[in-house]
Amino acid sequence: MTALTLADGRFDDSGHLVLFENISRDLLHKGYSINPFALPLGLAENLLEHLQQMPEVAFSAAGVGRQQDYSLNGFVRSNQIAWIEGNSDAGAQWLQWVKGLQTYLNRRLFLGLFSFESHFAHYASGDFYKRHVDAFKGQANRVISLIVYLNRDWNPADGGELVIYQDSTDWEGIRVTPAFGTVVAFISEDFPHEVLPARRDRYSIAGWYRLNGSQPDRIDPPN
Ligand SMILES: O=C(O)CCC(=O)C(=O)O
Ligand SMILES: [Fe+2]
Repeated sequence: MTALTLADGRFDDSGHLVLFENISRDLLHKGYSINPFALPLGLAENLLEHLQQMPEVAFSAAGVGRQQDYSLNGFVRSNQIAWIEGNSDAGAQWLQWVKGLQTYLNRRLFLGLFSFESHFAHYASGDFYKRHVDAFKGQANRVISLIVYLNRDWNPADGGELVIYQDSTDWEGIRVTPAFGTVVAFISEDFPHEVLPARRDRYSIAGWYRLNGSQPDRIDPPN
């Protein structure tokens, strides 16, 4: 068998996906994982092609907060999103890949990840998402955040970096270029992060693995 490179996402000699193992190990040791050019190329290309064909009306202004306190707050974030339901070929292929990673993380890290939700995101020039956390301690059923980028030829001058902060006292952070095929994962409640203003159209998918938060009187996730 030929050895796997991170870029093409095939199996290595031990039968494990190197990327999935890399993400697992990083999550375990650091809590976050940054993998340039790591998304299988065919998948990344299909997602970008699909995105380019989506009509503008498929996107709506992104909200902030959960359920009751959901609000449209242009001061915190200004991008547009479209939830991925898996009814397109590219969307279905994405959800299948995501499921593979979910299974791997559950086996390797005993995380008990139960479901996944994700959306395409479009940041037009000038759009941003200020420093935030994706889940709040205690009430967190978003466990792992997963982001992939679909921007070819991204230049430093294009801005739009993701900045991941180690904790609430870190104001320096680690900058991630939103370049085509880069895969980022982090523990949702542990890492404040932000998207710096983009200076050209910036496309990504943001998603979250969740625990099963269902109770007898409340099915989770809510629709
Ligand atoms: O697109 C990114 O780099 C991050 C997006 C994000 O933080 C979010 O959607 O919660
Ligand atoms: Fe976020």
